[in-house]
Amino acid sequence: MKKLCHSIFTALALAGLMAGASAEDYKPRMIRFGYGLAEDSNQGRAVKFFADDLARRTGGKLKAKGFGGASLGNDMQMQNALIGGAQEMMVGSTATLVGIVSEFGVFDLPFVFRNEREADAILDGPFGQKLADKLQEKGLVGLVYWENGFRNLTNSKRPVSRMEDMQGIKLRVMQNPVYIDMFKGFGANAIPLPFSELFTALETGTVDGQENPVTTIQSSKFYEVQKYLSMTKHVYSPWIVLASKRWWDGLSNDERKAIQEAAAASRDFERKDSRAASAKAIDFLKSKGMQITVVSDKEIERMQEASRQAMFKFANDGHAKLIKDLQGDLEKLRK
Ligand SMILES: O=C(O)C(=O)C[C@H](O)[C@H](O)CO
Repeated sequence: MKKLCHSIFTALALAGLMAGASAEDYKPRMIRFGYGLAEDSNQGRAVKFFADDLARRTGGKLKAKGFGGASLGNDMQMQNALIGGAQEMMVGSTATLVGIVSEFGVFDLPFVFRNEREADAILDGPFGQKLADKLQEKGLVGLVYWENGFRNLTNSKRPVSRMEDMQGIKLRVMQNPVYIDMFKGFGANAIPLPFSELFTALETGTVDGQENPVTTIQSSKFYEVQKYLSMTKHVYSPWIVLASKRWWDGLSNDERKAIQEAAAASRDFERKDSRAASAKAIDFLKSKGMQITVVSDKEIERMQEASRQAMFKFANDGHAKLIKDLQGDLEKLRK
């Protein structure tokens, strides 16, 4: 008797739960979620986490499918697909958004963030939100920021411990004026290229080097075509999870709420996963034969000095107040 009551009670509870999930206004939807890195990367793992979390929240109604390796196009192509409503979601670099919202270039300025804690506070705070909100009028919805990480320099020519060692190195940079100015300021020959073309460009020698976080150097197998890694940590790079505004405006409030909650959960997962992977990556890259150079604090100071030109240019391009606001928020954090 007791057993029968228990199973009736459980069934009722389950029905209640299902009724709960189905009470919400979720329609069966397929979400194409594009990204540029490999499936086995911090980006790919977080997209899978998001998809599983969203399915759980919506009783399997909202199904997100990850498309990695730039299979839906490079970051800029995917941004345009979202704006046109031909794709629902993506994650990509804020650096490739400067053609749409130039203010995002502030996150590309060198040596701004001292650590991940500062980056999280600024990105998840009013400053990061203010920039994300500017995407709405451009047809994009900025949901959350994930961590790409602190960028370091690799090349196939020589160890780089001083700026002078960059002389004449054909260095691939993102399609972004701050990066072009910064590396020209360091003495390198900066060549902007989409990420999706980078491995081949390194393999064929079209470029000699590139700069990315150690997690990307590992997941994109750059160690197969690059011998030297210099720990410059010259920029903290965020990723941003985006949705198509055209698609977003057609969703119910419940669906938007579920996607925002899954996005927030995926952010926390991604940062934790990314930092764990980053801590292990250097030993992995060493084991793959890469020669690691730790750049001295004195040299980092010289690089900071040399990159002021890029900062001034960005300020003169109408962003002086934006830089001041960011520096103000950082000072508050450092008190
Ligand atoms: O292009 C780079 O170097 C990047 O850091 C870009 C990102 O990783 C990009 O999102 C990959 O598509």
